[in-house]
Amino acid sequence: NPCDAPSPRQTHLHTLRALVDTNYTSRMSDNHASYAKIPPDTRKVDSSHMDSNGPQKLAEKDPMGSGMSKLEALFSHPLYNMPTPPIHEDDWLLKVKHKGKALTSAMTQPIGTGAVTATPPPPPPRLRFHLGISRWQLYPHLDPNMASLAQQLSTHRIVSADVLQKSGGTQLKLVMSFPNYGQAMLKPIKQERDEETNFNLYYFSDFERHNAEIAAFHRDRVLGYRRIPPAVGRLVDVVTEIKDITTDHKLARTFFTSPVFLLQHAVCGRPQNLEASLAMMLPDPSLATRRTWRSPWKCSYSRSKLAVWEKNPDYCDTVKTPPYNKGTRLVDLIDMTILDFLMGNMDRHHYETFEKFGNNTFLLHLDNGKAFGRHSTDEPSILTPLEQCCRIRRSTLLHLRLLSLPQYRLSDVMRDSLSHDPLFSVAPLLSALHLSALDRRLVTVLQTVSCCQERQRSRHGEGDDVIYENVTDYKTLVNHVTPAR
Ligand SMILES: Nc1ncnc2c1ncn2[C@@H]1O[C@H](COP(=O)(O)OP(=O)(O)OP(=O)(O)O)[C@@H](O)[C@H]1O
Ligand SMILES: [Mn+2]
Repeated sequence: NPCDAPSPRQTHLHTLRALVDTNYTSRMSDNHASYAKIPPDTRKVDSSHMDSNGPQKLAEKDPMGSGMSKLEALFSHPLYNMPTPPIHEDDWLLKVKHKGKALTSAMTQPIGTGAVTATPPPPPPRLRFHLGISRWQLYPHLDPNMASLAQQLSTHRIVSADVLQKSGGTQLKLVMSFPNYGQAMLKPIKQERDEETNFNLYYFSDFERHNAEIAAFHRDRVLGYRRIPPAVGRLVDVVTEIKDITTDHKLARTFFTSPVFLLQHAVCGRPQNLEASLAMMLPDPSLATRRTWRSPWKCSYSRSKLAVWEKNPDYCDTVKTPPYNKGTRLVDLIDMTILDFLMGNMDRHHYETFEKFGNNTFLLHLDNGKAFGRHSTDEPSILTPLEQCCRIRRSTLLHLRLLSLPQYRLSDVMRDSLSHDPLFSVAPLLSALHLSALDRRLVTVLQTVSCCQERQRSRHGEGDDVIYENVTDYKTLVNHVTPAR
């Protein structure tokens, strides 16, 4: 280009980066009010909570009395709004090239017209999501883009449906494409909300549940992790939105008109509308390679053999070799363990990271379909990494304690959060029994941490080795997060 003007795309991308900058979130206009419809005056950190006005101050505050839902109150708590350091260029997953001068209106003016071109159209939510992925999280807290993204996933026209090509995958998954090139992974309904996974079924033969994928996304966000791609529910027309548009002949051939109302194991549209989860696809691996890691506490996936960690109580010591002996990898894994225990997910055989960030990055929690299978029992083995390593991030512990307080009760904020999903109008995504199981399991996690601290205290009179300190001014925060009783 003789004028060396930046291509419109480059400048556009530069503007996009500004849009996904975390600071931008708090400046977003209200018409982009996010999922939780946070009132503008509560979005910013309420610094009055930060000074130590006595331990009970926040606990006494009645979020309902202030007109906020429990979820809104939770998300405006200082713990969720701690200042974060600026994100360096290398800490973004996707690089935005910007060279040369900014685009001026004269450059963008169409030749031959006197009209001044309007500012470029807002970037599609999918692109904003991808550009907002950083070394530390998939999206920022209170990201206004989440609402637009959910809206697109649940309403945009589906232009193609293809079977996810992956060797070894156990159950039907479709990659749905939208007109703006966005893609989502579809998992169909397999089990009614109230049904419990059969006790005679081995965990590895369990179904994947569409509502588990959706609830896991909400669960992860409520915990303040933001490591699960956004997933929403949608009623999909199996004929017009899958059968008629797929170019996959094998998939098309699997359609049949059922002679009975419901066939066991078939994926059924009843009669035509299929409940499904649509999870936003991460950037294509050609743009952002991912690394897959085997979980050191992987289940044996055998009916007769025990895994090594089940036989050796000191197993954690053997795990503390690279990458688990440095940085945050071990506490990241324990964060994942806690998430999985709360939702009863035994199927965490692997996790992934973005290769670009090396070992110093968050863990992606993909594939949550086998969570929320049982509400009447808990699966203690899922907590083994926490029990054996006795290590937890300070921030995670503070979040868990907050969620155990009546005014932010985990089950209540989850119910609130899930009521924003489009499938809520069909039926609540999690039954009351699954919601109350979350509260019960949260108590177990907090007890496990207390036991660890007591054990360590009895050994060397301290007990602080349990906490991985990542909150510098936690002493002011902790006043407002009274321990669960
Ligand atoms: N949102 C996403 N974006 C991009 N890729 C994804 C996403 N979710 C899952 N994947 C990829 O697709 C693969 C298959 O998905 P998933 O693990 O849900 O299938 P699965 O059949 O349950 O696999 P398995 O039987 O091995 O547990 C994952 O390993 C992951 O690499
Ligand atoms: Mn799976």
